[in-house]
Amino acid sequence: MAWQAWHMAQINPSILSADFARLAEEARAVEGADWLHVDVMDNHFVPNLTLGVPVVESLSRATDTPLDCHLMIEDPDRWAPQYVEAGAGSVTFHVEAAAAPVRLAREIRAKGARASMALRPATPIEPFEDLLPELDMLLIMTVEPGFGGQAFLDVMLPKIRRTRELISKHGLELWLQVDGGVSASTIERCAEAGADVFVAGSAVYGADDPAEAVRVLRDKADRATASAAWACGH
Ligand SMILES: O=C(CO)[C@H](O)[C@H](O)COP(=O)(O)O
Repeated sequence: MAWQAWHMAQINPSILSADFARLAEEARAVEGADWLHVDVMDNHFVPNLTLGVPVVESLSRATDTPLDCHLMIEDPDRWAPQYVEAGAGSVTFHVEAAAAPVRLAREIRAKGARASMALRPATPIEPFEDLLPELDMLLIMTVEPGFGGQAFLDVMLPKIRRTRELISKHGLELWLQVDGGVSASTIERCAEAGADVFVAGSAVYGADDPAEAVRVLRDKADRATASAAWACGH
């Protein structure tokens, strides 16, 4: 498990749990986080509606934290490139919604952003093993996408483990992100299973001190990763 030696946990606060009337201020409240996670929902792919390209453009000017845009939308093949142009440093599309995931990942990369693909809880990783080299990150949803504040789905832990094994088997430097119900009481299990990028909405923005919540989560994930590596003898 060589990956564990050179990875440090990344914590990406999700602005879905922030106050949308004060987005710039809320973005700055978590400076020190690795990325700002921006949930784009279209009320079709998921039953909720959030924000779009103009808000991402404004956010990218309002914070130095790079933007990690998670597109929970239909037709990402059409829209994802526009989020790169709007300033996103990483763009995640759902494999269930993409018509041509390889072409789309290549287009995102060619435009200069990290390309990432997301799986809903019921979508297995195995059919997409051959796509992994086309990606910079894979996102495993640990709740049904659409809303913040849901309970973490423990049943996703084996999928996280299997995905980490596939990444190791192919020798890829692919980040493995988890999103949904990630908190101080669940992050260690995710890290032990092999996740290295953690989206946290309510656990960060629901805290009295969001920046401190980021530090606590990162510390817990790093310790869990280190002890999992130790247990494996690496
Ligand atoms: O993608 C999402 C929901 O679809 C959110 O990023 C996620 O739910 C974060 O919220 P919380 O950490 O409160 O679960």
